Amino acid sequence: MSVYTQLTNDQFAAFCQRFGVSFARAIPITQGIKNSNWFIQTTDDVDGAHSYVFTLFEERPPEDIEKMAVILNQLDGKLPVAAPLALIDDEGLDSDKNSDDKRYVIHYDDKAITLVPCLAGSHPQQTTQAMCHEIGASLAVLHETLQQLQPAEEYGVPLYPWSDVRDREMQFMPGDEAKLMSDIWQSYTDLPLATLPKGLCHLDMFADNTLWNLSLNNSQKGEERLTGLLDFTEVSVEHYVMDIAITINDFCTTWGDAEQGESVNFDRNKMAAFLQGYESKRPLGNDEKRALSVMLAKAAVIFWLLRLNVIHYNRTEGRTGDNIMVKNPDLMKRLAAYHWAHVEKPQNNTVFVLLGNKVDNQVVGVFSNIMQAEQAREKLSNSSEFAIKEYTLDQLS
Ligand SMILES: Nc1ncnc2c1ncn2[C@@H]1O[C@H](COP(=O)(O)OP(=O)(O)OP(=O)(O)O)[C@@H](O)[C@H]1O
Ligand SMILES: N[C@@H](CCO)C(=O)O
Repeated sequence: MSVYTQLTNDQFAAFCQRFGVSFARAIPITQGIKNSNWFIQTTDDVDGAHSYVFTLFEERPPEDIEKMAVILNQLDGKLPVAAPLALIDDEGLDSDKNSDDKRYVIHYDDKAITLVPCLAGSHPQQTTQAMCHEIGASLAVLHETLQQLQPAEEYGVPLYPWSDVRDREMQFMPGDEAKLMSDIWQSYTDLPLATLPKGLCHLDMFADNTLWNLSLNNSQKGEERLTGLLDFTEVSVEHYVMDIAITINDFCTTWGDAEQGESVNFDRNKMAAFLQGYESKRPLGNDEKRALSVMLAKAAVIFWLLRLNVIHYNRTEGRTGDNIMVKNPDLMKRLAAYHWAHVEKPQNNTVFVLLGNKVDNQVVGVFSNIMQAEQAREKLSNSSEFAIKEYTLDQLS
């Protein structure tokens, strides 16, 4: 379980009071690795029920959590999210602020505290194709809905400097692992990143950040329904296809534990179901579809680094003990290797030539990979009149 900061019952009662909630009991939450979380029973709750979740954000500064509260309120009603309660007192409310400007965050020792409704449902141990379809559609709704918040950069938190973590961690890796990481990174950098659509993204939509009505009855009938999307602390402006890759990586993979040899089984049928769900709400562009295989590998690399980074910080900050949960970086490394094996690699001795069919096969351009050639063709107004042919260098000489 991850509870890094201890609070007394008196403190819980005083904080809850500021949200208009009458505190009875706090129960530490066992999942989660970033923040301290408790279920809150109120004096009105009966039979062990708990109405709220109390979170003390250990890493993100309070300004970031204020932005997250706006994002959650924007999504409320469109997706099953837990929007933070507004403070009922006006302590700290700037006198020049409009009275409609609600505040959702308590500042405690430079950390943020929120109180949100407790959503029903449970975390899936395994996913089905139907669930992948539903989470795909929900992610597309999230991308579309958050386009209303502009300029997007003002609502997202800064992206974590993963290249710094890469440089630190690569020094300690075996050569083959470091090569895998740098090859994937290079291939990502070679993508036409400037043209891929961007916007506010969740960036951590793992199955353990979602809740579902998974009663035996529902599961048997294939009627699992999404009841909660959680953990919006990473929302940032990113390429939508990166968010898609992050979500696919967890929802479409069966992760084996130590007894199962830490196997990593990626299911391409689940991925097809996910993409079908996503495209039912937001069709993907051709450039996004082409970028997906590299993005899947890059997304796995980011979570490989994220998990190494958690271990690094736990060590440097002396966080030890049974109440600290760490996820296995090696599983993400294996997934990165799997995806990398499926990425079409540019052949060093091959070029892709864009030819105008109607004008004596006139050469319009020569490209080192097919993605670049297809992109160039799409930019031509009469693109259907042009063909791409693959040649080895000796054929051209
Ligand atoms: N509104 C809610 N309703 C029900 N359960 C919740 C709610 N919010 C959080 N939880 C529970 O608390 C757990 C931890 O919450 P959360 O994922 O936000 O924490 P975290 O420390 O940021 O996690 P992680 O680092 O793993 O992403 C969730 O997995 C879920 O079980
Ligand atoms: N979803 C992350 C946890 C931190 O947000 C992981 O599986 O490593």
